[in-house]
Amino acid sequence: MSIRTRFAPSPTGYLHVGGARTALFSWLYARKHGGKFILRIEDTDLERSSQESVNAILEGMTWLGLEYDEGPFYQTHRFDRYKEVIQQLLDQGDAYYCYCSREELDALREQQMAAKEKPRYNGKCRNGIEGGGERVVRFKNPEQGEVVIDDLVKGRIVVANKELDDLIIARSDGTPTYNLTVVVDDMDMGVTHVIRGDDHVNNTPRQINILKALGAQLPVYAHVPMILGADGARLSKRHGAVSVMQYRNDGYLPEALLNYLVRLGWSHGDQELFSIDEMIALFELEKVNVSASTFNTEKLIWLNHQYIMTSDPAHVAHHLSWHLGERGVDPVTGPALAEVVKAQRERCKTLVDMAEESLYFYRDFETYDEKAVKKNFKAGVDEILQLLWSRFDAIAVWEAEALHQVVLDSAEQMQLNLGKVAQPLRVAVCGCGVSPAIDVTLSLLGKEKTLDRIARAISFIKNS
Ligand SMILES: Nc1ncnc2c1ncn2[C@@H]1O[C@H](COP(=O)(O)OP(=O)(O)OP(=O)(O)O)[C@@H](O)[C@H]1O
Repeated sequence: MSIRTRFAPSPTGYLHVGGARTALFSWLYARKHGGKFILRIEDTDLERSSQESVNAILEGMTWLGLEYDEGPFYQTHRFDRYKEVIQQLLDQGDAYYCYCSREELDALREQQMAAKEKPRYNGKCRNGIEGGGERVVRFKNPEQGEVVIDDLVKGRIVVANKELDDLIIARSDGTPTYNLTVVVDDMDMGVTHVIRGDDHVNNTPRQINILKALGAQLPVYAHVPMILGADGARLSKRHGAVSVMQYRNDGYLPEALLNYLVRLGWSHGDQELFSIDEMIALFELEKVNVSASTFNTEKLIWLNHQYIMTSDPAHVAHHLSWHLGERGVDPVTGPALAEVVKAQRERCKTLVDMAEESLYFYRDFETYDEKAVKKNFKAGVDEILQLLWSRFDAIAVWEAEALHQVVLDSAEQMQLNLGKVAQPLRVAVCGCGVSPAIDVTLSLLGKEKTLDRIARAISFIKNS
């Protein structure tokens, strides 16, 4: 059997980390088994759905690299098919028209609540009452027996049919309801494994009964736990969730976020770092936690730093270039980005830090950092800088080793310790007191920018 999984978000906002992790599990399962991963947009809530949200979800999935093999399929394009299935259920006696009015149903509910009973439809129209006025279609849920779900994450779940009432599958205007559309889609799309958040677990017995009535092959279910916000409530678009794209904006690599997400609900021994290929090879739904987890930014930052340090610098550079672009910098105007990544990766935990702290390689800074000036641009420092300028000017091959030697020789000549020379030089060329090793910084900056900036610092000191 070829495995087919799906991710089925409602386009009522962006993709957040809760949805993204559920999508990741579904994607990993399909990839691991050489199956297909389907994207289905559940856009039947016309008031809350928007094309903008669809685009935001697609953008999030693309950035994370969760590429889908089929879709996106839109439920709003499938209304004829849902109507057809509703009619089929009516024709075969597995559904019926219900004429009960809202007032009648409200009264029933109140009665049941007063009697401390679980509110449920009493099946009044189940046996074919002819009525007038508005009518909905209800599914005729079996009254006997039970539904058994062997959930790959939660284990066996058994629900007695008498606990389930006859749910509405078509509203009075004929539009299908959520459980009906999901069932028809999972059936038509040949979904073999429904991997979704456990906020849907209560829908599952009802969906199974409809699938059985339609004679469909039942999928395997895996209800994965929720990701909670700091307040302990489930992250949702309507409640505190941050868009996946915000993590890009905040300087995370997509694979670091994926690694964080996969570990948030799943483990493989005590391994923390997983390449995408390892995730695919090792992922097992049976090892997914049952309990919910809370997002922890500190661990994500740690992981991000690991990825920044160990990934191919060219790959990190590709993502860094987006951040520089956001800051109005075109990386072709300076040193090769991959070399900047190599120089900065030990120090920078996010690409935002790396971009901010690499701007001076690409454009002249407007002001010096005040504290750095106070500490390093004292009277007489212009002479040190002047000496450095002359020595650098004389260098024919601009490379780190020779530059390092110049700084050493100058310190010796001025009878100063190295820091007293290197640090003013750093402030002169970077505008601040922090950068990679000074020889690496200068070699990346190039001769022209180095000399210009030293000259500029000399006049700044003289004029202060
Ligand atoms: N906090 C969460 N943790 C894990 N999975 C989640 C979370 N929120 C949603 N999901 C799962 O993501 C998938 C898509 O969900 P959906 O688009 O309905 O997101 P949502 O944030 O719950 O939306 P809404 O704000 O409309 O409730 C579903 O399988 C759902 O169970």
